[in-house]
Amino acid sequence: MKHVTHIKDLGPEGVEAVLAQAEAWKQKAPGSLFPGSILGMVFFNPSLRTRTSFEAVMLRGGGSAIILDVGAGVWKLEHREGAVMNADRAEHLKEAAPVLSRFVDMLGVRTFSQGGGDEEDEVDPIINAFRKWATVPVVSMESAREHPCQGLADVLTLREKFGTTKKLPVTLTWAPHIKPLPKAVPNSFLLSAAAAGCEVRVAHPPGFELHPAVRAEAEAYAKATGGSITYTHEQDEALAGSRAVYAKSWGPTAAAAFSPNDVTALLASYSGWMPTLRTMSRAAKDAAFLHCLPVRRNVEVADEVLDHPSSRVVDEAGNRFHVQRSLLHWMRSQSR
Ligand SMILES: NCCC[C@H](NC(=O)CCC(=O)O)C(=O)O
Ligand SMILES: NC(=O)OP(=O)(O)O
Repeated sequence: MKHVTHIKDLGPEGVEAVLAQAEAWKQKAPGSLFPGSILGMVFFNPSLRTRTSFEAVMLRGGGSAIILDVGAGVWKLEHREGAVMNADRAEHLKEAAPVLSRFVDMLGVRTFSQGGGDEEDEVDPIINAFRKWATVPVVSMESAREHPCQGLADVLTLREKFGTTKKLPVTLTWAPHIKPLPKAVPNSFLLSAAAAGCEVRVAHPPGFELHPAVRAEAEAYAKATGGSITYTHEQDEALAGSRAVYAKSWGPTAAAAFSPNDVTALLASYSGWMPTLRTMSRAAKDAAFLHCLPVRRNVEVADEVLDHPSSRVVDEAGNRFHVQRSLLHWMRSQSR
């Protein structure tokens, strides 16, 4: 049984296989890939793209999807072993995951960071509880540590524009927000771009470092694929010569050390990091702009960037369908 909840479940070879199949099927659609199969989708957090793209993959492949919103028509779920369940969580994943596995062929799970800090996100407790107790393959729809399907769609988008991602200079830049957001998306872009051999430059203000374990993993992929990774606190330095600018907001490294008011003030103090056309002018002439969406216009990214022809954000979201169709098929082939 093959779970894919983190890029390490694929490795650079798996990333390559899934992307190659996604590209091929984008050119020539396959026949019915999932006839009679059911994907169960468990959402602890909201979604527009992930929800519709996974369901579309199943419906267009001749299968179907059952969507559960935890806490909205479905019992709130406990994942901690040994928990005394005397609060609002009525059901434990020890039962819920194997029970759901009786009804569906695969399980997708979306569960953001619980806000317990980067160390807890590293452990990724909820998605790993599904891995432990489900008896069907589990696919991540974004968890605390990673959003692998987003990373795959990001790389496919780069590949389509530039032909290859080998040694492609790309900048992952931190962007401002009104609240501290999870690090799953920046982690996944870093890991996927490194696994695809990109020259990744990461720019963020001091205090927004990504977890050392994520950085070490990305470094290992870059080493294996001929890519490279550099980190800077100067956005302009990263942008010079970049062929793509990937903007994403994320919270401070030691989020737990700040009061909510302090975090808001800290985020506001870096409003100059919002990408504008001036930001894009520092990158290569043909640079593409990427963002996972949803994006808060004129807080995280200026209208003039999102509305500019260089913006690939809608194509990037559209590629979620293509990488997920390929990924679910790959997982099934690995499980047999
Ligand atoms: N799945 C894509 C991004 C999801 C999430 N964004 C958000 O929660 C945005 C919420 C807001 O803007 O209020 C994140 O950053 O990981
Ligand atoms: N990018 C992404 O995962 O979007 P949703 O949160 O809308 O699914």
